Amino acid sequence: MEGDILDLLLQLKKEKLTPIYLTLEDIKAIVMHTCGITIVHVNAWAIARDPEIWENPEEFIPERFLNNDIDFKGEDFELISFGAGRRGCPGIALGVASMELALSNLLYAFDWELPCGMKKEDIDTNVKPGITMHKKNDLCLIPIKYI
Ligand code: HEM
Repeated sequence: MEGDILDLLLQLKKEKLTPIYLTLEDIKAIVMHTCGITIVHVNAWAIARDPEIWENPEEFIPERFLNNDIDFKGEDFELISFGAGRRGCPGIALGVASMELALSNLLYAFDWELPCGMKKEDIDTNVKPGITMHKKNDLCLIPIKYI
């Protein structure tokens, strides 16, 4: 693995390409030595899609986290949504609380239905490329007032 990354970096250097744009699944981290500084780019995207860790990694299966010891708080390196270690996200509690508050309110106040003719298998969970995750195509649902 290390050898592969070094080869790749040499190739990139030769072609004057910037490694940060890589999204190759088999590259979990890129180590760059420049001007006496070592920069490590951890490819969290690839780690979260590693078939050696996750079953059907490309599938949207939120139930995979039920009865699973892997946690997102930075102790388990298989899932590093908030990073890990000293430079891990200091806003984790606020981030999680904000998400849970918004989601639980939406679930509490409405029943959600798919537009006519659409099945749950048709939901597109693809994301746009980038540092932060945005859905490629909007999720359109029908809220039915519950309260
Ligand atoms: C769901 C919401 C959020 C996610 C998924 C998230 C994710 C991340 C990730 C992956 C990192 C990089 C960690 C690393 O390099 O190891 C990070 C860093 C950081 N986050 Fe968040 N974050 C979220 C919310 C927040 C909030 C609400 C705040 C502040 C109120 C915040 C403040 C920061 C700061 C200041 C850093 C830089 C830490 C450093 O470099 O020492 N984040 N976050």
